[in-house]
Amino acid sequence: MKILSAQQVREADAYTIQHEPVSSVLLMERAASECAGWMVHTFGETPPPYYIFCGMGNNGGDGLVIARKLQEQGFAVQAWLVHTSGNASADNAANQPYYPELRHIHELAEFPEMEEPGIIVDALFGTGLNRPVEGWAAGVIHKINDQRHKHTVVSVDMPSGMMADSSSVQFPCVHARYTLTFEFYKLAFLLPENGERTGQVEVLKIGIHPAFTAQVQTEYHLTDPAVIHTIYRPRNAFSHKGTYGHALMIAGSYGKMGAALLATRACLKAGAGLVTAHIPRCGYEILQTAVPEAMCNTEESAHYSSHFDEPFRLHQAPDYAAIGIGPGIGTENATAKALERLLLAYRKPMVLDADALNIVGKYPALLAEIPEDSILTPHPKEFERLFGATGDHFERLELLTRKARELKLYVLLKGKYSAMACPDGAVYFNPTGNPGMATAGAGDVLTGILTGLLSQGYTPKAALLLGAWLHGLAGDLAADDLSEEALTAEDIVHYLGQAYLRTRQ
Ligand SMILES: NC(=O)C1=CN([C@@H]2O[C@H](COP(=O)(O)OP(=O)(O)OC[C@H]3O[C@@H](n4cnc5c(N)ncnc54)[C@H](O)[C@@H]3O)[C@@H](O)[C@H]2O)[C@@H](O)CC1
Ligand SMILES: [K+]
Repeated sequence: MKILSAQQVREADAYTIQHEPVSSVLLMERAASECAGWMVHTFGETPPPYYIFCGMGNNGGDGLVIARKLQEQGFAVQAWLVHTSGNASADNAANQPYYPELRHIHELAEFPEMEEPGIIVDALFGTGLNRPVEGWAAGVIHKINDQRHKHTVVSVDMPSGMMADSSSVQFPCVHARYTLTFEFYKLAFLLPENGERTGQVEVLKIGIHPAFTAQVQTEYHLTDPAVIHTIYRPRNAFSHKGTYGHALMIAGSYGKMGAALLATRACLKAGAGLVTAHIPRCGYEILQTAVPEAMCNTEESAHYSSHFDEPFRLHQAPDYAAIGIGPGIGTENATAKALERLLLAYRKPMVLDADALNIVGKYPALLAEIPEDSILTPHPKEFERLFGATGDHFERLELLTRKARELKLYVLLKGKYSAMACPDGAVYFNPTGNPGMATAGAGDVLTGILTGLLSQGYTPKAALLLGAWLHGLAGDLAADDLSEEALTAEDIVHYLGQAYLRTRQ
């Protein structure tokens, strides 16, 4: 799914109005009908009262139509026009006469008491907001927020006060329980700084012209089943284990062998034909016992350090279809040197995570040595160590996009919607996953999955998008059965099979 800017959303509306054709007031009617329908479906036939706050623009116009639609169906509705600016937009003004009970708020003192717990519909500002809300209009937002534990707050299109394409984390903004947005996600909804403000986001279709959606160019995308379907490749009936590559997983150190187990298991479960785990000698029995399907390379040191010292092994490096490195390897100097030797020896895309990234953060010159099209999977702290701190999450996204482009790497920044920046400047957000996955080892599992997919011949971009999707989906399926709290990284590996079955459907 494409993610459009506020300007592109306006163009989408205008294109639909011109080419369907449909009047703008009718498009508003459609948008508001979808909202009212969603509310009736969600809150039922005997809901508490609706308290609807309308601004002066078209977002307020949506609110007016929602009020009329709900009242026509016999629900208890009170609606207010909040006079934050002089003139109402044309479609807002056109709808006012059709809701005669409309009340008016000209100053904060007129904000109503709402005794009975109900549903607050926030239709103050949408995509037309072009500066922070100030003065008494900001007071209205604060009043709504003060009451959000008593009432259910539903924002229309956007939580009022939020900017669609830039940071508004410092600005007054409605904290919604639900946000009913039209046709496309807004970029702002996908960044953690707004997570508390949007609540659950529902995308309602309002009939934007498909020709516009097909041709509009955007750098931001949300991965969805349709995208994943084009990536996933069923296995060939005549294949053998050599078809799916030999993956090398460099992971673990004394006290951190669990990371090696998780990554190696996930790599196998993701479908690699053969997997060799490269681990310190102290983990040999553990790994061979816990993951009998994997082969084992060991070295005497308690950390990864000597692997490519011997010319024989150095020559072997390019034979691996994919290499994943990082989980639990530590950041010893010897390990950093070994990583450097690996980067010089192996010139195909690989997966770097965890301590491999921390080492690169410590020795930034290594960044230039990472093979083109490799995949880096930092969590926010690792990202900061690699590329520096930023003021807000929009700046961080901009930095992520720039670095992926400059370094010709794929960079997955972990989070609720992990952001995956590609060397061509595109950014994909992954929607699967849940807070239960914020647990030790979940990242090691992702490294294993990505390496396993690369090993099978998926392109780095395909491996990244499909890997993030499967990882999150496996976590979701596990949480459905086990709860988010009890979810552990091993469960994610365990549910990978179910995630594949869902993806294949
Ligand atoms: N035909 C269309 O274009 C459609 C628009 N729709 C709705 O229209 C919304 C966009 O409407 P508008 O472009 O009229 O804008 P909004 O309704 O988002 O509000 C902007 C209004 O507030 C003013 N304003 C902006 N920043 C302000 C601030 N900080 N303090 C006080 N006033 C401020 C603007 O001058 C404008 O009058 C969408 O979010 C959506 O809800 C939907 O009805 C779908 C169809
Ligand atoms: K709103």
